[in-house]
Amino acid sequence: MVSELFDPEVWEEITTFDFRDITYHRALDQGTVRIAFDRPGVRNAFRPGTVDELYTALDHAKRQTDVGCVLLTGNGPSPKDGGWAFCSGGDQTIRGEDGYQYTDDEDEGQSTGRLHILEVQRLIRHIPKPVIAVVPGWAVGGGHSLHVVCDLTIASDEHARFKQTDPDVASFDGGFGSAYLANQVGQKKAREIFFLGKEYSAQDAAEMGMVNEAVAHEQLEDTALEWGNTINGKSPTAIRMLKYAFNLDTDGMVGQQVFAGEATRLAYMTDEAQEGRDAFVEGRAPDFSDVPWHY
Ligand SMILES: CC(C)(COP(=O)(O)OP(=O)(O)OC[C@H]1O[C@@H](n2cnc3c(N)ncnc32)[C@H](O)[C@@H]1OP(=O)(O)O)[C@@H](O)C(=O)NCCC(=O)NCCSC(=O)CCC(=O)c1ccccc1C(=O)O
Repeated sequence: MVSELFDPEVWEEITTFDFRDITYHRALDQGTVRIAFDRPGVRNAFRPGTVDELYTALDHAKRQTDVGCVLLTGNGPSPKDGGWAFCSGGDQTIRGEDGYQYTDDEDEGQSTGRLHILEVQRLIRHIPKPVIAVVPGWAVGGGHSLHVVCDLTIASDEHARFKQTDPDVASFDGGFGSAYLANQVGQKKAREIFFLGKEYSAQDAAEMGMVNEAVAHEQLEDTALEWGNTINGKSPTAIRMLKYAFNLDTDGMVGQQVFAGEATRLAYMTDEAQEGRDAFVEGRAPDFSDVPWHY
């Protein structure tokens, strides 16, 4: 069993990879993929190998031109105690002095500590399609930050719990996890979340504006798939440009670069751009005389 909420009738496994800490599936009848943390016994805490796998799956999803939506979730429940989790952040048992350490069984030949969940955050931010956090249980620490950085969050009414423990374990996400969170819930609430480390339900989180909807636990993945289907029915170009437009003001010059890059792609598709290219290749002056000065 992948997860108690997982319906094997609607997904097929993507077998290109040999993942250990995550599962990766594609919906049978729509362009949505499901990436899930698969360490339910430790509330889906991530270790460096988990982060590598997550990055690989997200990058693969990015490159699928017939995929319009990514669901990011956590498998469960825990075989130990039945608890549910989206993700409880970095695995504290393998945290070293300079970051999270690859363990022997990961056999990566890596000696230095990693903090590359931040690379995953940036990929979620830049992937040209919506990423939906599907939260069946705890979203804590770096796991909380991951839901914050996703485009949308849907959460289990019964089991989802949101909490920032970063300062308890002497960690601090000073990027999207805190600053972007403040955009979502306001400065006072964001500071409360980090400074007091209180626990919030899905309803609390929805009222605060960091969760889009709290739904019945049993309906969580069905609802997420419906959202995916809705997104897949929209214009891919419009959704991509909108995501980058929403990112622009918080991402500064990088946001401008990403948005402008997509604008360049659209411009490349015009006769005008092709005339510019052809003129260079043919060694003649470009003729833009038929191109209107749009207003
Ligand atoms: C998540 C809890 C609130 C759940 O509580 P509860 O339901 O009572 O379950 P427990 O009995 O506590 O846990 C069950 C089981 O899981 C193990 N476990 C849980 N979380 C972790 C974890 N993060 N690492 C390792 N193991 C974990 C727990 O030990 C139990 O094991 P047993 O063997 O069964 O006893 C609660 O568990 C909890 O508070 N967990 C810790 C949350 C936490 O502090 N996470 C780390 C925050 S820091 C972080 O995520 C770093 C992220 C990062 O990489 C980063 C990088 C660069 C800049 C910034 C950051 C950043 O901070 O984000």
